[in-house]
Amino acid sequence: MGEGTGDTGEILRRVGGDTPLLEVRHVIKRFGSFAANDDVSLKVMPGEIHALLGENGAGKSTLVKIIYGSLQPNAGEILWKGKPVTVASPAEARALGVGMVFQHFSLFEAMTVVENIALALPNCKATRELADTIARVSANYGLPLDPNAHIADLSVGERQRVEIVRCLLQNPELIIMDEPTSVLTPQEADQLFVTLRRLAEEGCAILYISHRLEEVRALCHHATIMRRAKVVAEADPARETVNTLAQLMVGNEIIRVIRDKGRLGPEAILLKGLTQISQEAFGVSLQDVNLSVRSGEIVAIAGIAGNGQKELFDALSGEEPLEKEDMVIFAGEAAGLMDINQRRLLGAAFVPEERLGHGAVPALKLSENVVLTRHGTGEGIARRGFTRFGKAGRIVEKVTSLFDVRKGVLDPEARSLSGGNLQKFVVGREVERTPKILIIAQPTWGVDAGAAAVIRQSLIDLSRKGAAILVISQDLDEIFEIADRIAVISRGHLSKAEDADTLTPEKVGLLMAGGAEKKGAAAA
Ligand SMILES: Nc1ncnc2c1ncn2[C@@H]1O[C@H](COP(=O)(O)OP(=O)(O)OP(=O)(O)O)[C@@H](O)[C@H]1O
Repeated sequence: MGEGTGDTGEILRRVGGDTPLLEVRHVIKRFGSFAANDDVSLKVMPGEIHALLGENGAGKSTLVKIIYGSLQPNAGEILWKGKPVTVASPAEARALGVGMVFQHFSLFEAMTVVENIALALPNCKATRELADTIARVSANYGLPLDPNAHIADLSVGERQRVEIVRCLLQNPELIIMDEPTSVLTPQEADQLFVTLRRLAEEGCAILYISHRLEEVRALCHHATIMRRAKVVAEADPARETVNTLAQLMVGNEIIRVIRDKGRLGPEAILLKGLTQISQEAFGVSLQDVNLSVRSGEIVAIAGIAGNGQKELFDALSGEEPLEKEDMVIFAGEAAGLMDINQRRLLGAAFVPEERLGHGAVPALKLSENVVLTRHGTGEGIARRGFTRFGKAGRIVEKVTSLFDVRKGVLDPEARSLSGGNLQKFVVGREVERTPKILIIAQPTWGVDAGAAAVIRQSLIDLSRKGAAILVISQDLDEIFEIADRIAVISRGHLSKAEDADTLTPEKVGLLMAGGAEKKGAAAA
């Protein structure tokens, strides 16, 4: 049990208050006729780390957006330090003392870290002084950042650090965190917990959304659990087990992922001396990457964010053309100079880590997103110059039912899905094609425990049907649950893929961390 675990009474005595810092009373939020929050009430005490739990689409993000002023409720009340308030905008929320770290990043890609942070602070310019403050605060909280780096050159994990540091610089009394650890390594997450416990001891409250129930048990003092837009339970996470918490969330048992041995077929993915010098100022160059994945197996690439995962995905998906065509061979064909559609024609499918924007176009309907990825792949979506939207709609229905994608209307815009439901849709859309080759980054990022098990099982089943699957993931639990072999990427170098049964999470974690130390030393 973590050192921050204790009962709420003790926290109250420590920070000396009995009025909730935040109270939400009977909030209702509708989108059209669909209620995303239905009579939701919640209290957060000063200095309390309060978990907000619930399956994908339960209404957690909607609720925190209301608290942060980016959505307005249809009914209900918000009290701040006992007084009713109207939070008309995020600026008003920040003025009250509410900060937020988003699940979907809200940073401007073409700007630097310091420029982005300056934008969020009232009357602030991107000065050298601010850059120094960012460097100091980020180092102090164990979230190292280069203030002058461009956001576009940062990995997802590093972008999240920017969001967290930006929030800390606003001196908030309540920080809302929407799945902050989903892109962090175990070591980074541990460091974040130290930070959060320190903030809580100083009296800052944290409203913490996470699907990682083990960390909720270790970190959080109290939990409010939502299901289908309503609050269904409250709990002291330390007194629950991961299973009882999961059952409160989803209302039934979680499936167990079963990994039997697959029958190996021919080599389907071959990387031969894959070298790609990054043109980005803070990019990572891929250095002589060699790997082979056979039909029927799952190979996972573990690594700390920012060690070449993005560059490797881009090289495999055709986003970045390579120097030589035989650096990437798919199903026996040299694919290094092909674009993404030509690679799809060889039977390959791709799921990038950024599902909104990269994996799906936010303003397009789900069926239109299906058309985009299948147009020109010879799967019958386009015929004689006509697009068959009816067929795309049927694919949406099938994926929705197989992967339990929860949505308010039949064919919504991608951006209206909850984060986890969009992830289920993007993964399901590609798995449904039964590709021969699947390259997938962070398959269960932001997905609840039940859905994560469904996605992981679907990957195992796909590989056992003969697909070669390359998973890029930071989640060691996930890697050990599904991978047959594991390699570690560090500063653009890939280690030899070893049999998962001969490795332990500690050993892989050390390989990952060793790379990070070298990276830090090189940067220093
Ligand atoms: N702008 C919108 N228009 C229509 N429906 C929406 C909109 N925003 C959210 N919803 C719907 O409201 C429901 C709740 O979504 P919300 O994002 O609050 O869930 P969540 O609990 O945060 O899920 P996750 O864990 O997947 O992030 C979902 O079914 C979602 O499709």
